[in-house]
Amino acid sequence: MRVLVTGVTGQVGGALVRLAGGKAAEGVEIVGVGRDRLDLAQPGRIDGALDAVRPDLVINPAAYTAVDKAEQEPDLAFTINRDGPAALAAACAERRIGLIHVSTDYVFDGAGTRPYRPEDPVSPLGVYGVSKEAGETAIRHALEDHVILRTAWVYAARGGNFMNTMLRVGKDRDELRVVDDQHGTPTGAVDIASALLALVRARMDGAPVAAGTYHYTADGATTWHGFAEAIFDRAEPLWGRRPTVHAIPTSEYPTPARRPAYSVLDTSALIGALPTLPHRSWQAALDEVFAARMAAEETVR
Ligand SMILES: NC(=O)C1=CN([C@@H]2O[C@H](COP(=O)(O)OP(=O)(O)OC[C@H]3O[C@@H](n4cnc5c(N)ncnc54)[C@H](OP(=O)(O)O)[C@@H]3O)[C@@H](O)[C@H]2O)C=CC1
Ligand SMILES: Cc1cn([C@H]2C[C@H](O)[C@@H](COP(=O)(O)OP(=O)(O)O[C@H]3O[C@@H](C)C(=O)[C@@H](O)[C@H]3O)O2)c(=O)[nH]c1=O
Ligand SMILES: [Mg+2]
Repeated sequence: MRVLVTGVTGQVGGALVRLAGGKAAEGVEIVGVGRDRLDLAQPGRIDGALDAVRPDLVINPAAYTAVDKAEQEPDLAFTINRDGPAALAAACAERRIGLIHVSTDYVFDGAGTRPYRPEDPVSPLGVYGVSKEAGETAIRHALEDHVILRTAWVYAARGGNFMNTMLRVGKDRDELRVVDDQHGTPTGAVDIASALLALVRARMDGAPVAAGTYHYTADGATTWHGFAEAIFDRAEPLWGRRPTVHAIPTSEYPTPARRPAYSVLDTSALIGALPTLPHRSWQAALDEVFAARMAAEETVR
């Protein structure tokens, strides 16, 4: 099965291509493309991009992911997160192939008090979330054979993410201030890649999960403050010091985009539908990703 993966320069697309690197022999051929070969901001050219690869399945992790900047350039966010995926889904429908699309916990407003289920009503707070929700809706309308996989708080050894921000800033500063009233689940890009690969395998085995919307994150939950402390727990033995991380309310950290106060996702539907789905605690995943990040730093020096 030939699988076209978008956004290979990103955290999830990159992790998927690396994870599947040796899998060709198992019958999965991953063809990763960057925006030079498939540009979601050029919906009219997506047909041509698919013709060049002739995939049996498409996985779309590519997106406009700059949450605050999106407030300043909504048109671009909507083009990439809604119109691009809509065109991709239409192109898949024409070719009778499936699409696995990656979406976000930021489709929820965070007023909930228990983990969000896939069928819970969405009500995004900012342009990024609204544009991702619009992409989901467009895919549902254009293509029956789809899986929308919502995840959250993605980080990897390389890439623009909260872990790397904390490590950069925490190296120079003795005190940091991080919000402690936004709850969610940090999820390693490598874990999402494993979940995507499990979805592909189930499909190859003739036992695909039913089309629809699913949630996948690591197990457990914390706050951004809790995530920061966990990062410095791991950095401290290497650095011989740690910054003090003050827990603050969101009101003391103003940002252009509002973010959900609670966006923990209930992953039980996907776990139930796919017994082979790998999942582990967010802390266990952080151990691995943090170690990979430190190893990468070694090779840079
Ligand atoms: N990051 C997070 O915390 C979370 C992300 N998600 C979702 O998960 C998915 C993967 O996110 P993640 O890997 O972290 O994203 P990254 O920000 O790491 O990467 C985004 C990728 O999308 C590509 N891209 C951006 N614009 C276009 C375009 N016009 N055409 C083609 N490709 C484009 C980027 O390419 P380039 O390098 O050229 O810019 C890059 O490869 C996204 O759908 C995101 O909405 C969900 C929850 C949390
Ligand atoms: C850097 C920093 C951030 N914060 C706050 C700001 C914000 O409320 C929260 C997280 O900040 P970030 O900007 O790193 O994270 P953010 O860009 O909001 O991350 C989101 O990205 C998109 C793509 C998603 O889909 C979401 O799941 C989520 O991962 O932490 C602090 O309180 N102190 C700090 O020093
Ligand atoms: Mg960000």
